Amino acid sequence: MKQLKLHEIRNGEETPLVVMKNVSKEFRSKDFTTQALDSINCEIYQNEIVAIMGTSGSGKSTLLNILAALDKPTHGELTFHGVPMIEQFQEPTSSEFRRQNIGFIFQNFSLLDELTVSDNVAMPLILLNEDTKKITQKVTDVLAKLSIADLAKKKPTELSGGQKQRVAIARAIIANPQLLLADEPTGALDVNTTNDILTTLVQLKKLSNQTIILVTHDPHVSTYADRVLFFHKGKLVDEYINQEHSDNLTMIFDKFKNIQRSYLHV
Ligand SMILES: Nc1ncnc2c1ncn2[C@@H]1O[C@H](COP(=O)(O)OP(=O)(O)OP(=O)(O)O)[C@@H](O)[C@H]1O
Repeated sequence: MKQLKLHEIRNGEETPLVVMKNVSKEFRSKDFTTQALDSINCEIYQNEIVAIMGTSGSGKSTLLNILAALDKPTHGELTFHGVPMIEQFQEPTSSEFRRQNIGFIFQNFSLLDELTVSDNVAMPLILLNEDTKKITQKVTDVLAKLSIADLAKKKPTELSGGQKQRVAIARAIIANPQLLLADEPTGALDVNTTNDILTTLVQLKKLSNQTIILVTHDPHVSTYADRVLFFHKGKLVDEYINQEHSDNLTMIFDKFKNIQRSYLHV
């Protein structure tokens, strides 16, 4: 399969938010080495939604972990906003980097059941030691933005899956992160709720210039992205740019099927 060249989606007019150059990650144990990522070259631009698709074990989670500085690449270089990521892979800078720059959304929502919706959403700002009055105002604003103001006093156990994911999105964006990382954000939701959550993410991009990287197994989910990156055995093997007036779903489905086919036969 062909290895991609760097794709300059915006003709180099803009500094990418993230640049990865020959990023590799090996997990070594006593007996063997797993090449989780193999020489990834990629740029993520501000204000784009990028979907990451790939076969099981292709390195998607490893990639998210490296982007969030939860894991350090074995080789290669990353820059974030043009600044090389070096100390960001070491504590305490690593935690600080995440608090300042990264928002997370998970398939299982990862809300704290004993806290109210408001308190869950406030958590990133509490960790940033923000002033209590400011936190209250920001929580009010973000709940209104996501149309869940009426849920403020409820506990996560009282919410539907879609409502929980809206709360999780509110928590993820309250500190204005540069980058939102979403790991199968609609994996636990039905089709209508999936569309509703994806529309919300697209709105965040349009209204707040939010950059979003989401991992998904679902070609339908990928149609909401601007670009789809396909991973296989740790390599970035293909790319698709969603176009208006195109059958994006069929294109993405076919590309993913080709990769899965080669997975089964190699
Ligand atoms: N901490 C670790 N130690 C050893 N090997 C690991 C570790 N984390 C991941 N791997 C291996 O690295 C490879 C990539 O894993 P990764 O979890 O990134 O894949 P994935 O594409 O997210 O898979 P899935 O879709 O099944 O979640 C796999 O072979 C996996 O077994």
